[in-house]
Amino acid sequence: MVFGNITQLFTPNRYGANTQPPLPYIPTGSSPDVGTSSPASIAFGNGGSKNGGLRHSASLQDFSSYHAFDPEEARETDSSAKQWGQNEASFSKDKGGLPPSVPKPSTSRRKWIRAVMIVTCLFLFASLVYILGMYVYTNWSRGASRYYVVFDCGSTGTRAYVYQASINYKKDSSLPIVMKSLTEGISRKSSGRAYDRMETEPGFDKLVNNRTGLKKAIKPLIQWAERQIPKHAHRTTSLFVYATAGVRRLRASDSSWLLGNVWEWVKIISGTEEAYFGWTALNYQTSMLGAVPKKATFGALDLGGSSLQVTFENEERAHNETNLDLRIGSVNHHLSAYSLAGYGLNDAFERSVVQLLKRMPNVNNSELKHPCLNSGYEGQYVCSQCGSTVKRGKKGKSGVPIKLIGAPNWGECSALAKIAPCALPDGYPRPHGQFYAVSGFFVVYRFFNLSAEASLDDVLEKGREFCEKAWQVARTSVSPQPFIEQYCFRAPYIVSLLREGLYITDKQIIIGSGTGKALSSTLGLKGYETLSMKINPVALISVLFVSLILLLCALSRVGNCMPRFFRKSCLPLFKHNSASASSVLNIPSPFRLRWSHMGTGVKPPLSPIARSSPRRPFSFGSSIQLMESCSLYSSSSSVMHSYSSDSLGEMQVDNSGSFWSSRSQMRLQSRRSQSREDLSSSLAESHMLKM
Ligand SMILES: Nc1nc2c(ncn2[C@@H]2O[C@H](COP(=O)(O)OP(=O)(O)OP(=O)(O)O)[C@@H](O)[C@H]2O)c(=O)[nH]1
Ligand SMILES: [Ca+2]
Repeated sequence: MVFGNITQLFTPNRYGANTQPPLPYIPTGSSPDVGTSSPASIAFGNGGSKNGGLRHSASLQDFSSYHAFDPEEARETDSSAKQWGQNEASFSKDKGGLPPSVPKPSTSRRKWIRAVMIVTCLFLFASLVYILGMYVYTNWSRGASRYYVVFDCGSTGTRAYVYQASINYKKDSSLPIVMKSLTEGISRKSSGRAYDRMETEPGFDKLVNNRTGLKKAIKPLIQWAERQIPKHAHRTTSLFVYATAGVRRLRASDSSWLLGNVWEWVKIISGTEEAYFGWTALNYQTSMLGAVPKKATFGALDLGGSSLQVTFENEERAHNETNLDLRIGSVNHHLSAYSLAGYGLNDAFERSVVQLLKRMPNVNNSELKHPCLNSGYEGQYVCSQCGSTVKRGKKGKSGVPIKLIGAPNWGECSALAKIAPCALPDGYPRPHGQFYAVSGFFVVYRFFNLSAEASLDDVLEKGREFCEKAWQVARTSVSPQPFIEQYCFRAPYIVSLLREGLYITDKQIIIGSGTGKALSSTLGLKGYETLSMKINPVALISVLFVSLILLLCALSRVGNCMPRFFRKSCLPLFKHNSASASSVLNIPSPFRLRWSHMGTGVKPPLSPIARSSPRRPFSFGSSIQLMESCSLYSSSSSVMHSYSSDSLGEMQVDNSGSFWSSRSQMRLQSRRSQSREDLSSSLAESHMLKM
């Protein structure tokens, strides 16, 4: 219907191409002054009377029966009208010419407006079709999905990740699977937390022989994961529990207790597996994997609490212990992948404590001054690597309790940070190429509020400033978060680790959270996450449809050239409203749509491998939420315009024909196509007349 009307715009008028647009509406009981002629000879469509008289009751509903002025009919009625008397006027003889007082809208302007309207309609129609298609595709593909749950049991905590795997239909990718991270219900943690993820603390390695603690660590994660997955898919969902460095470094008896008490699925993955999972996850997130033609992948530097994973593409095959060849999609990758135990942030700090203890052999283990702790700091520290025989603390806690005292000295602290295991083991391939530095690197940059552009020297500068503060000041200078006291050490540590340990320069690294998004200015990061929100596609479609109708109404008031079909749909909106102009003009019609790409915002784990499938890693995707930012208002002046035309009709229709002096009515009628300002002044005039 809509498009029928639009094509009507292009079909020649039934009176021939050159006849003019329809005459303005002149209702019953009025004797408008058409020049000196009377309207008597104006013929109306089926609702009109053939005896030359105007219809006795015209209402806005009948507006639709109104049709273009027909000169042939006019001639007929004209001749019959002559029998009534001479004062009946008749239109000028020219066929179909508009009464002289009605200005002819410029045809080029009308053509432009029609073209704009058609393009707008086609665009909105195409958008509707696309959104509907996406909605159907998303729901359809959801039906063919498998779900996987991965527990990343790190040394500082256990995190749960839920993935929805579906077949990859994208033409430009050779990856067989698309993975989407499901993150519903993850409440944004305090600003001190670097990642919004489902996590319980402490890590498994602190829960050996502690069944209650282990249950507390796992149960909330299982319950959250169940809520992410549709009930029908629970029985086909696979759960993988991967423990990393924290558990790797445990004694065999302790790690087997954990394996026996958690799940038969629990698996302690090797450092190489942890490295390669992280690399795969990162390069999927950054769309480097499966691309055809092959894209250069990023190296991954994943700094944990206990270990550091280094993974990068390396055509040199020298060190076979760290070589890893894999095929993802249709692309082969030759990797060097290794994990350096004890290089993690927490373990490195612990090594600094061990180193200090070694320097002061006769100091009693109860107190130790540390040059990387702020002045005024005192705190209990459990050192698991300190004693030759590790003493059992309370509740199975292992380690030697030591009281650490802040004795800040930046030079000594920097030197100490260099000694913590920094150098690469012999024979290990030196990293080369571009790297994403994630996890611990990201957390340190974020702690010091550094942007991705910051250099390693900026990190040292921030670290020195932080170390010089008294503990009471330093502690409150950042939002509450774990390990605040260790960041004076962490700053020089990550710089030494990258420069002297891995021989990596500033230009080679991009600091990222690991979700594939580089660290941008924190504001941008926050703004980005808050913008992404879900919208119900049905709501979106109905909003789009309503905005289409209102847009056409607005255009119709502007162009006055809309097909009758649309005018009619606008008129009734105001037809019965005899209230004051203000209540009609305040019809609210703001529409807000937002456009944003929803990143997972959640640190992906070391990507899982499907146990049943060949050892091929899954990869991760993120979902695009369709929301566009525009605000669409029907302009009050256009409502003003349609209201006044309605009021014209209404005042005329409610038997106030006598009220209108014929001249003013025709003038107002004829001015319908003039500017709205004129019209509103005419409206004001007419009100005054009424008074
Ligand atoms: N301030 C702060 N530190 C964090 C946060 N998340 C992690 N960290 C620290 O960053 C370091 C690395 O954290 P993770 O990557 O989670 O370490 P992990 O996976 O538990 O350790 P591994 O078992 O070695 O992989 C740890 O020392 C944490 O203390 C956070 O949200 N805020
Ligand atoms: Ca980790």
